[in-house]
Amino acid sequence: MSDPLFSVRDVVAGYGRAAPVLRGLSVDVAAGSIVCLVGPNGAGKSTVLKVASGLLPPRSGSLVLSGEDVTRLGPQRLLARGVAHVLQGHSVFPEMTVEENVRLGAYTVRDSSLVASRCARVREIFPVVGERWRSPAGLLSGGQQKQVEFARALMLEPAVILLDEPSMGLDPKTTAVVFEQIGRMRSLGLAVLLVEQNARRALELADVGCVLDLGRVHISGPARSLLADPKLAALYLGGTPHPS
Ligand SMILES: Nc1ncnc2c1ncn2[C@@H]1O[C@H](COP(=O)(O)OP(=O)(O)OP(=O)(O)O)[C@@H](O)[C@H]1O
Repeated sequence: MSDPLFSVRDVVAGYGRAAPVLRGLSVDVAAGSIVCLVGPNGAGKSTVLKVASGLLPPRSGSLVLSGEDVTRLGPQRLLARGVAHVLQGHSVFPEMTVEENVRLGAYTVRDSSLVASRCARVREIFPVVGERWRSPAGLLSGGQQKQVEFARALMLEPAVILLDEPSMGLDPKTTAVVFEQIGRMRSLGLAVLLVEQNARRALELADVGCVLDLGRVHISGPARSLLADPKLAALYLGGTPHPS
């Protein structure tokens, strides 16, 4: 992989006084690439994203962004420095319009012409967001709402985007559209760290796959190699590899 833009290094993290969920976990993400975390339920995939966005301070280990230690910045400053987190489930405000939801992503930006140009940009990246701009967000389908969340996350022009189960609750056709948009974010140069239950499809999209086990990255490598590994397929991907 080319030099990582963002790294989670040797992180030990957990909740309250309980035993740590992550026990020395490391993962690197390069600009313009997608790294996918897979693993059984409860393995700690969402916890990695919470640490990466600053929501959960690690007990030890570090976060490095563009060569700089950003471990103790906390979620607001990490966001301002370019690390955006799209949480699991739906987070649009249903009574507000799509435009209002998207603009919330830039509430810290005071320059209204800059906000306007970013709105124009995300409407172009996510055409459905542009088409439904004045509709109450609650009227949109699940896949369309997910794209509103992506658009909102891009309003601060992040360098890194953390995506937690973006296909949750979506049918296969809608999932394909959402995955296409994740590919679009990669082509815009973002470093994408993706957690997906739909591990096989996510690995088909990703450049690198990491299998989590016992709070560490158990296996990592080119996503295609993981997909082709029959043992991994049986353990984590629900069956034997598809013939190519
Ligand atoms: N807020 C919390 N407080 C206490 N324990 C938590 C909290 N969030 C997660 N955990 C625990 O941390 C462990 C890892 O959870 P996490 O959500 O990171 O796993 P995951 O791999 O994303 O799983 P899933 O695929 O089920 O979402 C689990 O045992 C879970 O119960």
